[in-house]
Amino acid sequence: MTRPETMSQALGIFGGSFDPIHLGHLWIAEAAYEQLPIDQVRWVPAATSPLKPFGPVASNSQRLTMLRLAVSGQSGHRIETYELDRDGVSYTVDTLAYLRDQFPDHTLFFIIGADSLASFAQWKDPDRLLQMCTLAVVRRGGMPPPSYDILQDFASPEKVQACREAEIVMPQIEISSRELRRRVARSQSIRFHVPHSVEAFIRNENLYRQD
Ligand SMILES: Nc1ncnc2c1ncn2[C@@H]1O[C@H](COP(=O)(O)OP(=O)(O)OP(=O)(O)O)[C@@H](O)[C@H]1O
Ligand SMILES: O=C(O)c1ccc[n+]([C@@H]2O[C@H](COP(=O)([O-])O)[C@@H](O)[C@H]2O)c1
Repeated sequence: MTRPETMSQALGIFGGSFDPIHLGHLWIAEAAYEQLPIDQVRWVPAATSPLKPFGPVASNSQRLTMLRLAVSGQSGHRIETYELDRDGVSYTVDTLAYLRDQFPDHTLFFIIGADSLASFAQWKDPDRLLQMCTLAVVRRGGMPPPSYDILQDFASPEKVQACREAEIVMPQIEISSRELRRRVARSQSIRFHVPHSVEAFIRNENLYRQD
């Protein structure tokens, strides 16, 4: 689909560990692309997510390769390596400041699952973060519906309302990277949970196995 030239300029930013990328992530990004007034989804793999201090299992380069296998060449989707290039702990507020400088005329939406929203009070500089973006939240299987009240301490009622209105609606997909890593470790199949190319990469690299 060609998007109208007159559409306001806006970016969807989808951060995550992607250890590995799975079909839940892909559904979320595509639903965001369809439902938000954005011209692109920027996938931002984290080096180390702040609330996952032990870091990812797969290396930066392996997670980037899996992302590329899954989304490279797909219209409307781009991978942003800013956090991997900086390495260390990836704070979203820093990434948003960088992207705001790169795209000063764009509105920024930061895409997260309901579990990430539930931890939002522990994020770095939540008030500054909400000055730079609107959160677009997606419900997560096994989690209660998103509770936006958590944002009230950090943003105006108008911004909280904008986040509510940006909620991404899609069927709940109960897949998590953690469960996929467990399945691989137990030699169970993940073939319908990730794209074939990603499944093959995990197998060839011996990723997530315990032996
Ligand atoms: N199945 C899903 N439904 C809704 N949101 C999801 C789903 N999977 C991931 N997300 C959201 O996508 C973002 C990136 O997720 P991440 O890469 O950490 O994957 P994950 O499956 O949550 O990983 P892990 O199981 O290792 O914690 C987070 O905001 C997370 O809440
Ligand atoms: O900036 C923070 O303090 C912060 C705290 C927790 C998570 N995040 C970001 O939220 C995204 C999803 O995180 P995760 O842990 O589910 O991979 C990812 O981009 C993280 O960098 C960011």
